[in-house]
Amino acid sequence: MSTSEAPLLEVAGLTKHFPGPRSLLRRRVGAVRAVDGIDLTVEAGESIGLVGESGCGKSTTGRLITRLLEPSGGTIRYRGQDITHASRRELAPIRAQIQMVFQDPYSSLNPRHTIGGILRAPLDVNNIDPPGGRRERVRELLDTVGLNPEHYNRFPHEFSGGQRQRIGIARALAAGPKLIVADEPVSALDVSIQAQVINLLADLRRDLGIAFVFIAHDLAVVRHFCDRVVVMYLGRVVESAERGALYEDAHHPYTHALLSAVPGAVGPGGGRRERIRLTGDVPSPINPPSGCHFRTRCHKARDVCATTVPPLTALAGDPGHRVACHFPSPAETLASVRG
Ligand SMILES: Nc1ncnc2c1ncn2[C@@H]1O[C@H](COP(=O)(O)OP(=O)(O)OP(=O)(O)O)[C@@H](O)[C@H]1O
Repeated sequence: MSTSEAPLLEVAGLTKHFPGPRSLLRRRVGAVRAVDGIDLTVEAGESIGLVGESGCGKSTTGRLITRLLEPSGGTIRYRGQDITHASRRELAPIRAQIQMVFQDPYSSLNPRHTIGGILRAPLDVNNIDPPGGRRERVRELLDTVGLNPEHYNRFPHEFSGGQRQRIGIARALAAGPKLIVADEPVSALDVSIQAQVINLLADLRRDLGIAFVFIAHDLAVVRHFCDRVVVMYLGRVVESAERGALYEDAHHPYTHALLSAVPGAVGPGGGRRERIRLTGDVPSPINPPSGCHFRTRCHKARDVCATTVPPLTALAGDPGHRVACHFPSPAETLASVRG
């Protein structure tokens, strides 16, 4: 395949196993299977939502894609080029194109550097010489994210959380990215500020044609921002679909549970969605359940769920909608399955 026909990002069988905790004898016990073989494709300009409870491996996936972490297995291709284990030098031109916005706008900005210095760094590192000069470009970036360009010489502590996140977004934009991985970009912000930052990201996406991998546990935010949604559970993808299909016609019991937890959630028929309470936490990725990882919390679980991993399979009527469940069903059949 020529690189021009290839998707912007193509991830196949991606895994990340961290060393397990140390035992009393200081030996490493097992491995933390944070990401356990996921496939993901992002087309240019597309926005993918990556959702799931805390500990499902969303952030680790984001850090693998941006190559802040070294994958344990699988492949990552950027515009057809295999960057899975690319060296620092090989990655340098690509790093400018794949950027990350972090959750915490307090810890992600160096408090000793001015805003101007923070935003100039990506230009310096990538040897980018904009026509009007780097200083002018930084002023432009501040303007683009809705901040006063006169704030060039100020320090991060002089800004509010929302403003700092705007600075984090400006830093991600500085080198002209094609893909931004935004890891819970608004969850640390005051609720009143969240919509403003989401709207800024949506404007940037529309105006600059940047693709997004948007990591969130808030499905309402994802619905507003994303074209496609990928649901993760314990290191694996359990369902992925176009936004409309996922919100109106989810088939995986875990997705049903996540959707039913959204305040004011409306079911496919327009009525109130039946609340499905998930008991307990996500199991430890050191010793995940056999077969389907979700089975220990699933009201539909049968013997086969413990013995066989359900493959991620396309629905007959919608090849873009894939579900990993032995007993998938749309929401309206839930009541009969549960009864
Ligand atoms: N450096 C690390 N060493 C060991 N385990 C790790 C490391 N980083 C993450 N983990 C573990 O990997 C699992 C997945 O973590 P990850 O942060 O990717 O999940 P998440 O879905 O993004 O959750 P959250 O929303 O809480 O960030 C968790 O069990 C976490 O404790």
